Order: sequence, then C-alpha cells, then structure tokens
Amino acid sequence: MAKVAIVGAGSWATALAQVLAQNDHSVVLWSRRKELAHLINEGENSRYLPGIKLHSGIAADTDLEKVLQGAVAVVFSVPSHSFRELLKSSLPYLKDDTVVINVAKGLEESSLLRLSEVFAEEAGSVALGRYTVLSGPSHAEEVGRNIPTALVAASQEMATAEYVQDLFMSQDFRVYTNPDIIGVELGGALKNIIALGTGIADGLEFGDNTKAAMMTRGLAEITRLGYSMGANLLTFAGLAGVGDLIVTCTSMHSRNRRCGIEIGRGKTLQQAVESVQMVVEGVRTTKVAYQLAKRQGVEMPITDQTYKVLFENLSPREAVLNLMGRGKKLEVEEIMHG
Ligand SMILES: NC(=O)C1=CN([C@@H]2O[C@H](COP(=O)(O)OP(=O)(O)OC[C@H]3O[C@@H](n4cnc5c(N)ncnc54)[C@H](O)[C@@H]3O)[C@@H](O)[C@H]2O)C=CC1
Ligand SMILES: O=C(CO)COP(=O)(O)O
Repeated sequence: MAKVAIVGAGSWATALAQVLAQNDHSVVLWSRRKELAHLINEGENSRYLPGIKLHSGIAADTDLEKVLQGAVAVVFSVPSHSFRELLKSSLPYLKDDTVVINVAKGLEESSLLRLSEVFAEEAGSVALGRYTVLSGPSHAEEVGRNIPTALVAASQEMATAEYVQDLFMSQDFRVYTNPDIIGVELGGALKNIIALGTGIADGLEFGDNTKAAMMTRGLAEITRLGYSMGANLLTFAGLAGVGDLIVTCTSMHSRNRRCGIEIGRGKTLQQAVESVQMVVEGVRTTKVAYQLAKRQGVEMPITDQTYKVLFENLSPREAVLNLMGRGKKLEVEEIMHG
C-alpha cells in the first residue's frame, strides 16, 4: 500500500481519491479549509461531491507538510490559476523521485504557459521526467459512482506515464499513455472554450446541428493551435481531444457548458460563473487562447467570438451571426495551414 497525496479537495480531487483508495492506496487530501477537511474525514465531501460515501482509506488535512510527507506520488487537483503557488509551497516537502501528477485543465494566464512549463520553471527541467498530466473525458460525478471511464496519462518519460497508469488503472478506470504532453495539455484546456461556446448556443436554444458544428469546428481550431505549438495531430483524435470535447459539450455535469448556457440565457459572466459554484476554467483559458492564437498566427474563430461575448459585451446572438457569416473556407487543408 503506497501513500498518495492530493493537493486540493474539490470534486475531481475527491473522485480521484476514491479511485486510488479502491486500488488499495492510502490517500490524504490537502484542503485549504478546515471545515472541508472535517467533512471528508466524516466520510462525505458534501460540498463538492455530495452523495458519495468515501472509502475508509481516504483522509484529509490542512497541514501541507503532513499531507506530502512520505507520499510516493502527489496529484495536483486545484484550479490552474493556483497551481504555481501551491507547487512552490509543496516542492520543499517532495522527494526528488516523487511523481507529480497534474489534473488541472488550464493554462497560466499571466505567462500563457502550459502547466508542465510552469512546473519546469519551478522544479527545473530535469524534474519534468517525473511529471505527468492525467486528462480525458471524466466528470467527477460519474467517476465517484464507478461509471466506466477512460483517460490518458502523458509524460516526457514513458516510464512515469506507465507508473501513473498502474497507480490509477482499475476495472472502472482505464488509463492509456501518450508521450505527447503538449497535445494532452492543450486538448484538455482548450476544450473548455468550446464547451462555453456550445453552452451559449444551447442557452440560445439552437439545436443539435449547431452543437455538432461548434464541436467539429472547435476541434479544428484546437488542432490548428496545438499543431502550431508542437503537438501531435493524432492526440486531438484521442481521449484528451475529441473525447473530452464530446463529454464537456454534451453533459449537464460540465461546469463550462453550464456557465455558457447561463450566458446564452442572458446572465452576465459573473452571474453565470457564480451559479456554477465550482471552478470554470474556460473563462481564463479563453483569454489565454485568444492571445496564443495571435502569437502563433492561427485563426480561432470560435475562441475569438467567445472572447468577445465574455469580455467585450458582444451579444451571443451576434456572435453566432459572425461565425456563420465568415468567408468561404476549405474544410480540411486549413487545419494545418490556418
Ligand atoms: N470536476 C471534474 O469533473 C474535473 C475537473 N478537472 C480539473 O480539475 C481541476 C479542479 O477542478 P474541480 O475539482 O472541478 O474544482 P472544484 O471547484 O470542485 O474544486 C477546486 C478546489 O480547489 C480549491 N482551491 C481553489 N483555489 C485555491 C487556491 N488558490 N488555493 C488552494 N485551493 C484552492 C477549492 O477550495 C476546491 O477545494 C480543474 O482544473 C478542472 O478543470 C479535470 C477533470 C474532471
Ligand atoms: O474536464 C472536465 C471533464 O472531462 C471537467 O470540466 P467541465 O466540468 O467543464 O466538463
């Protein structure tokens, strides 16, 4: 039985703790708030994952040093905007060979960096070999109920990705490996923008045709940006690409889609984010991708219009008209050439 630490105690952290504990690992979650740690220690995270009776191998604490001490692996399951700060606080307590797993789906707003790049800045590029991203179509509400789910673990070092695969793999939780850390990180982060966009279209009461068009063309622009940044095109045909796009654009569990629906129905961004009560990563990611698209010289029309709706008061209906009114395009070639 190995000790695995999880930094964060939200919905995804709690669901992953269940998976690990069911695999006979001893799991300790770090929570900022005492009340949340108390709830978890009482057997249910009723704030973030209500209705799931937690495994007896799960505990929670607010003392970061105690949580990390002796852990063979640490999972960071906090919003992307708090990753750097929590990584910095954690590094003094990690051993050189502790495997670091990040499950956040976002990019750093101030630097436009992927989170593995943030890790390399703080821990050194040599340490990247023990860093893994775990991503793919996976809502905490379903994983917590042992609904069959498939994910992908990506690392520069395949032995590390395989270690993470072994740590999590179970009959309900299937993990693939992929050496393309860039593609897996970008797929997971950028799909949230498309979820906001399709949510907005749903809020406007457009139909399935619109949703399918947004998802397909959304994948095209994710692929275009990813390719320009060095990702493997095929990663976007996998779990962290089209797989996650499907789940997030169609599920009522999706925080980003629900936020988009509320905006489409007329709520302000702030009201919509507050109504979700959990992190809506796509809001910050839209800002980052909007700038990355300019930097990389690629077209991201859905991201562009979503940005304008979120931050420039463009009406959702006008955004749809703008997308439909674009000039004529070839479907396939422009994925690689913009
Ligand atoms: N919920 C899900 O089904 C999935 C979520 N993810 C990703 O996992 C990450 C975490 O998401 P959720 O668990 O859904 O979020 P959540 O909103 O349920 O929980 C976030 C947790 O982080 C804590 N937190 C927030 N800011 C913090 C800070 N500055 N310092 C310390 N703690 C802080 C919150 O108190 C809470 O415990 C996100 O990047 C999300 O995209 C990935 C896959 C599935
Ligand atoms: O990434 C996730 C599921 O794979 C969680 O984000 P959403 O809740 O917005 O779908």
